[in-house]
Amino acid sequence: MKRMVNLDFAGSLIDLKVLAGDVQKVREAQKKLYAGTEDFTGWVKLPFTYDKEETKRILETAERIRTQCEVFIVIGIGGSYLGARAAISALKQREKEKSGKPVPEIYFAGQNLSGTYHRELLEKIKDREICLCVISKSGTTTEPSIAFSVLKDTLYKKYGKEEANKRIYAITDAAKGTLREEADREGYVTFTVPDDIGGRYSVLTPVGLLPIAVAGIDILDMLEGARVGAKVWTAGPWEAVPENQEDMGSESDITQISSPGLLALTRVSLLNRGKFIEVFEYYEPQLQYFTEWLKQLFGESEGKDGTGIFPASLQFSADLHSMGQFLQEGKQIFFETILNLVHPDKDLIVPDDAGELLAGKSLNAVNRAAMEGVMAAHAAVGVPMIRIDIPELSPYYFGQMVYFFETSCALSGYLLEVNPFDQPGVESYKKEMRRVLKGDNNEAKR
Ligand SMILES: O=P(O)(O)OC[C@H]1O[C@](O)(CO)[C@@H](O)[C@@H]1O
Repeated sequence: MKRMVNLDFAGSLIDLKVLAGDVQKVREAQKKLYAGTEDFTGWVKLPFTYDKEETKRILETAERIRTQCEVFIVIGIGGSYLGARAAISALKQREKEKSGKPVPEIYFAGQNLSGTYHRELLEKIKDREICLCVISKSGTTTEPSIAFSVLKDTLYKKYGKEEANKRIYAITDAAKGTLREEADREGYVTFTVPDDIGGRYSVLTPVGLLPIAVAGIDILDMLEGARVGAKVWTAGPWEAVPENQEDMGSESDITQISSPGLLALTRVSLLNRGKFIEVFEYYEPQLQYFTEWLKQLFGESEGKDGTGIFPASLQFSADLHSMGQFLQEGKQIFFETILNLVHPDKDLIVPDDAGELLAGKSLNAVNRAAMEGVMAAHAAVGVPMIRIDIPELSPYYFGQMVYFFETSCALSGYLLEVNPFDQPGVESYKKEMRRVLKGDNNEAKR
């Protein structure tokens, strides 16, 4: 078996033996999650149960889109955007170089309300062959709805309505919402967001898989990485009672908790010790959007009922030259979760004129020295650190990481006694925005 994404708690300052008293709580959380019967836990079994026919249709559609356009615009926000963006920015270039296949340029829209952003996008794409992929589970979210109407209008003007409709792909609810109604009426090619999977847990459904496949990234390998993760960590595919529930040995035996469960337990105990902020740190810029995805996953899942860990992200070594100061000497209300890519894809040798200390070294070795140096400096002032080793940045490990963090996040939600699958707080700003917009309309009428 290939190596797994691995956790190193050596710098967490939490003695795992001390957590032994909480083993039972994690067991209960695991039991609840792995049963797969709670609302919105469809993603737990997905790596085993996904619809093979639908995946085939995703691959065929992606192939067709690649021949149809030079520019593929993915419209969505939050969970209908970040997973695809994370995978595409981490893997597109690598997979393109491996396969040698041409893939369209991929742009994202509807993830903000900026007139400048969207006007500049229209300018960039105006003379290109375009396809759109609009993704919205509800079909009513303001940001993607506006971007879709703007871009659809561009397509109508460029191709006429009939041809434009053949270039629009929609991923939405099976039955409800205005996007579903429109897609059925206009005959767009559609895929469905499963009912039992919420936005931030939906990367491995058509929501993420179609755009990721268009980018030429191997989605079958991605699903396989998730499947192996699910098998090892949650004892799927649930043919028998998961081993974590039945063969757990002593009730305080910490070694019987899966790695996602251990991470959940460690994070929650850090929170209980006043570490309110988790800083996700990475040394490979390709991981930037993966940490954006993590921020939504943890922020929306845990941040409710007056609790939760505030997720932040920093890119090193760039941010060492700004936020590095705070981490070293600022108020100690945070812990660090380091995403350590063990084997980066490429490297180069530092030329001779870089000076004795650096000349002839591989750049990756210098990057590793930066990580080790930062960890030593932060350990010296008592910052808790958790290191997550990712063997390589491939579709397989991307799938495994997605599954790993989704599982860990759901478990920590249960440990914090919140519902990790809802996000009622997000509605408040929408209500206020509608109120402001109504005021604007009245103003305009006057
Ligand atoms: O897919 P939809 O319905 O457009 O929702 C997009 C995003 O909006 C939210 O509902 C709230 O921001 C997120 O949870 C979700 O990922």
